[in-house]
Amino acid sequence: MTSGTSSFPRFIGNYELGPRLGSGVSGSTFRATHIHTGQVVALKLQHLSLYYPTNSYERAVYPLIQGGEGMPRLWASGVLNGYDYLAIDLLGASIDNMYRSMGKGVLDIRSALSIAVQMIARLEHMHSRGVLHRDIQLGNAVVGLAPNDKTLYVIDFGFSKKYINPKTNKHITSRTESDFIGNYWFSSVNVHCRSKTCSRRDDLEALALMLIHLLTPGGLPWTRNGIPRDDEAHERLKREKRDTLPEDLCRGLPETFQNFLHYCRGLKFTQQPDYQMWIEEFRELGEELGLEDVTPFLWPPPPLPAQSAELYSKRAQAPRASTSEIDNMLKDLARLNLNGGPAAPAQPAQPATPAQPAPAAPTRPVLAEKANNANIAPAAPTPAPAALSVRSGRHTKAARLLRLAQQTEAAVGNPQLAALVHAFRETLASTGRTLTKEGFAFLDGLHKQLADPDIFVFPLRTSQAQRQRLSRDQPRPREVTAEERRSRLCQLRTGVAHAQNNRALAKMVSDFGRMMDQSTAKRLTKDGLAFLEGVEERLRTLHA
Ligand SMILES: Nc1ncnc2c1ncn2[C@@H]1O[C@H](COP(=O)(O)OP(=O)(O)OP(=O)(O)O)[C@@H](O)[C@H]1O
Repeated sequence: MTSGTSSFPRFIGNYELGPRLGSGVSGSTFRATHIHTGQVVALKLQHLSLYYPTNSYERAVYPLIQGGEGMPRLWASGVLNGYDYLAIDLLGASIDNMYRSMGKGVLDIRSALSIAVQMIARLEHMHSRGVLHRDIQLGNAVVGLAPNDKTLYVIDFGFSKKYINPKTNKHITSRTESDFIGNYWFSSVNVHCRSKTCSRRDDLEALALMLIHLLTPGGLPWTRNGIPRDDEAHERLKREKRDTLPEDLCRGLPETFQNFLHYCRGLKFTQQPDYQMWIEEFRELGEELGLEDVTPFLWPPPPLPAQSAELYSKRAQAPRASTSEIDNMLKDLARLNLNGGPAAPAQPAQPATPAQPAPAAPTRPVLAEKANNANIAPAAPTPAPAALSVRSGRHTKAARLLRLAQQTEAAVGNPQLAALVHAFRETLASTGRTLTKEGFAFLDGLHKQLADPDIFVFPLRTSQAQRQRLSRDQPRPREVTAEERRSRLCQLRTGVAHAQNNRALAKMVSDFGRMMDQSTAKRLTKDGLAFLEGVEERLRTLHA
């Protein structure tokens, strides 16, 4: 007996097959009902003759991840009538379906933030159980059915793998892989273009790329020609993925996305990502945009409040300013008459990141056909709408901060410094809380004034050139985790009210600046802003 619509049987054990929910390379998934209990499930079927029998892998993965939020429950599995079957929770539409149904070729920021927050949490759970997903993509993130319709679930563990060796209890080792396992669009540069072994960092990078794709009109550049049909097209795709700078990918988006991608790419093979820090970063970005808790996934997306849309375009970062643009800007500022004070030291413009090294020898993508779900119809590339207004917004922020830095160097007395700290907080609150290099220049000026205006103090921010030098000469300084940042900021914000003198305040400003320098997340949290408010208040009462 068959299910009517296909050559699949009508029954698998006690399950009666209903309509087909979807198909992939390795089989088909049906809505099915248990004939005794009436329970409705999703039944994933694979014929035993299949070339890629992923159900047998999934069967081994499900028990490891059970119990976490957004992890589908496995109700039954086995082999019957020549089919390998998995009976799992019936779930709703995938992000892919929803994104396509909008027909806009770009997702709203609230939905993207919600996906970020929930999917990072899903990966944290899987990784905490020693399992990598290895196929993060739009079709593998789905919403639950009511009452769980605000929760995102991860599906399709056919490529999943343990990264902790159960015998040695140690992290797997990195090597050059001969087969590519993953998907064309979102697999990380290291896995896809350099044939490196996948680890936790690569699941996160795939998520970062997926988010950037969703928010970019026309999608990621290498997705616009569709699935590569031959080796040459595949090599071209890999080259484009490898060579496109995060700055270019994230143009027109709030800086958090670029920072996240940089962070993922900066992780070491065995390093545990700071999941909570990034959940917090994306939640806070939502707050900054005036959105209420972005965690629940709401579909269809509620209309973005007008003020959020305006803030979004302000938060979106400008195209990278060229060296000459920055030089000119600094010269303009130097010409300004700022209480007759000296000009702030000009920060050299950041050189463009050098091109990545040549790719590893091309390998045949044995399982890359699984990327079918990632075959998003190419949309006409349209320029990011925010780009122009953003350019001036970003320069306004940079110019305002640099001006404040100059005024701080020229300030006389604590009341003036208090007013400048106030203006600094206000500027960050209205133009974006990310501490840019101009923000660090302000902290340098403040630190110097509080310590001793006549002595030289080292800049709080490590420049790109210093970073490169340091990484050649000595091991990278350890990242400050979200937890450490929270507890140190807590100490600073409570301690600031008791600072005995300007030198004590200088020490706190320096601690604060150095900690921000060592955090990948450069956006000031509420605690960070509260600390600055504390500095301002203390300066009003403290006589230098
Ligand atoms: N639990 C579920 N509830 C509802 N629909 C589901 C469920 N699991 C899978 N589907 C649907 O079936 C499709 C295929 O499922 P899945 O991705 O698990 O199979 P696959 O053969 O591994 O696919 P692919 O080759 O595309 O990775 C999904 O895109 C989705 O539309």
